[in-house]
Amino acid sequence: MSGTAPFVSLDDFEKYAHANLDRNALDYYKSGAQDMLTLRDNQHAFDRIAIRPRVLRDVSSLDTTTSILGRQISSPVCIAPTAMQRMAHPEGECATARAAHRKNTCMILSSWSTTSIEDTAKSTKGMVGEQAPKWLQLYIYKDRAATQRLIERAEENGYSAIAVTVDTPFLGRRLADIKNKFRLPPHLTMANFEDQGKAQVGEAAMQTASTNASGLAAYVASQIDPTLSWKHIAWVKSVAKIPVLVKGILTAEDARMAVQAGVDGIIVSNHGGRQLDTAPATIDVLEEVVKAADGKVEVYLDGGVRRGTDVFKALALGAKAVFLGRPVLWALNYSGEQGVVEMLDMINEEFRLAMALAGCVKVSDITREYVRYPAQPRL
Ligand SMILES: Cc1cc2nc3c(=O)[nH]c(=O)nc-3n(C[C@H](O)[C@H](O)[C@H](O)COP(=O)(O)O)c2cc1C
Ligand SMILES: CCCCC(=O)C(=O)O
Repeated sequence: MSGTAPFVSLDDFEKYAHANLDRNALDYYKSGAQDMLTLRDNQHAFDRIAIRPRVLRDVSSLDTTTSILGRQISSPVCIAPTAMQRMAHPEGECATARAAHRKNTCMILSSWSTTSIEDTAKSTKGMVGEQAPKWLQLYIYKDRAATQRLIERAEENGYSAIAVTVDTPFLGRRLADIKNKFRLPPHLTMANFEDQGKAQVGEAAMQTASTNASGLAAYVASQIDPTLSWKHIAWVKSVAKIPVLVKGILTAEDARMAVQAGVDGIIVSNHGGRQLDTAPATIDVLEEVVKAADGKVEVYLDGGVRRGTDVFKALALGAKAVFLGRPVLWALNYSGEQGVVEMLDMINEEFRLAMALAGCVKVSDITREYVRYPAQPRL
């Protein structure tokens, strides 16, 4: 750690980035939709759950390894897709990918990344050890051929799953981005779409935003297909040779439909509180989704995970793994690849300690009896 006092929690990475990023990027990264109630509740909901520790269990030897979609990873803490990482650090998505590789954990690349699918894949070639799993997050674009091409490019470049984001037929209303008229800085591009020309998808498209919208909201409205429905999931399944997950499920009803649609996994997510404000905190709906999935597919969670005890609680309520969004951006901004490694080390160390103090020596020991969960979740 550099600086005066050492970083002691993920909050310290956030504080660093808050002091260091410019307003356009900081507001985009940190904001939730509207009054940001869901954003806040994602974290607070973890605080309402107590861990029921068991003692006298010989916790001298701990094992945090687990698997997702059959691939072994070193811990159940993975990296969620966040767009435009080069605003946080010049090496952006490449730094994140290398950090994920070093920690042998899964990284999901946003399809709206500032580094292409190919360059992100290349950035971990030649690194020691087996390739850590990379998944591609997919939006379904109006341009179906371009969407299909993204899937093919992911497959050609060794990505092992596609996570289709299903909670964004339109962009949530993020007030600060509207005020700032958010736009991608001119030296960056939406790297997966460069062949389509900047005018359509890059900074120029954002500049055309009306005064009532952030550049991003206008951009999303121009690119994303709002007719999105379950038949599009069937279409993705029909063209993809690798597993397909849905990201953005919050109810038992939709979890059952996802299983019926034949998906390979479900990510319980409210998009980090950035889409529908007053949607429930993800940890509050995890259990109903897990029950509805009925062991047929793996269920993961993102949203508000900031501490090792949060990871423990999500696993106790049935998540196979959790994904971090904003903490990765803060850590990137702090010091690129090394920052992300340090941030992951910190939460993994906290998770190990939570396991030890709760009396669990391996991930599969963490079961429902280890948490006391309040009957009535509230916003
Ligand atoms: C700045 C930012 C950009 C994001 N970009 C994407 C994206 O491109 N695709 C996507 O599916 N989700 C995106 N998300 C949502 C994350 O994948 C994830 O659901 C969320 O950040 C998890 O919450 P957390 O930030 O509290 O960890 C983004 C989130 C943030 C904060
Ligand atoms: C055009 C990027 C949208 C990315 C996104 O998902 C978000 O900002 O939450």
